[in-house]
Amino acid sequence: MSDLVESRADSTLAEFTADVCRRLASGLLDRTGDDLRDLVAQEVDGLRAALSDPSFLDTADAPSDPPFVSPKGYTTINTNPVTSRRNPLAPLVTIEHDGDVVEMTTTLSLPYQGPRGRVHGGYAAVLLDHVLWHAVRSRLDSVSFTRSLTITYEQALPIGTELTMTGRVTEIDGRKTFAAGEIKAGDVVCVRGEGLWVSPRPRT
Ligand SMILES: CCCCCCCC/C=C\CCCCCCCC(=O)SCCNC(=O)CCNC(=O)[C@H](O)C(C)(C)COP(=O)(O)OP(=O)(O)OC[C@H]1O[C@@H](n2cnc3c(N)ncnc32)[C@H](O)[C@@H]1OP(=O)(O)O
Repeated sequence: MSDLVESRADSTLAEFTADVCRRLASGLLDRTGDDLRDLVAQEVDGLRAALSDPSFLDTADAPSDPPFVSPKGYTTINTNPVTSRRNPLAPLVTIEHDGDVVEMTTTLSLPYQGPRGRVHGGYAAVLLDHVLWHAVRSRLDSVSFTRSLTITYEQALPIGTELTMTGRVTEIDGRKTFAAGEIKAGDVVCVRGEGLWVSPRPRT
């Protein structure tokens, strides 16, 4: 990462706005009538205050995803739908590398619900794809793309409970990298995933 392309205050405002969108997205699904109106009014007031008085956000955390100019000279915004704090579709996640193992945590709210109380299976696959991609990326110099991903749903994956995703590389064979991992709720393995990541053929 090199030069930033907007002020810290503007990046903070953008991430605050994304947080507002996340709270509204949840509120729209678990509130009705006056409760929903109260939430909307509160969030709109917060946005107005943040826009009119920049000191309103002085105590906010440092922005985690400020746009930057890449080494190749492009203005870059992290658009990632799992990790970007600036993308309201992304839940808030932590990612840590511990040797060859990548661990990611998050708690999913109602916008990610499939069956009542359970995470939508497709979103569980998104989380595993992402954590496994990080495990693969940490072992390679080159970019790689998910070629296949097999998901096994063993137990219900709960909404509103902290989830831990882990991923590790199991084999590297030329352009092919195999990885496997799981999602746990507490000590219970709820979802397993394994897949293949392939680096594009070098240009000849
Ligand atoms: C400074 C750097 C900082 C980095 C960090 C920045 C932070 C940014 C954060 C985040 C960024 C992104 C986060 C992403 C996260 C999730 C990843 C995704 O969502 S990826 C998108 C979805 N996937 C695609 O769009 C791929 C679509 N597919 C393709 O483009 C091609 O298929 C491609 C390039 C992957 C491979 O194509 P081919 O034509 O080169 O090769 P083929 O025919 O597929 O086969 C390759 C080998 O694999 C075997 N193979 C294929 N399928 C297999 C299978 N199911 N099992 C076993 N082998 C298989 C084949 O037999 C072949 O093997 P033999 O080379 O002959 O030995």
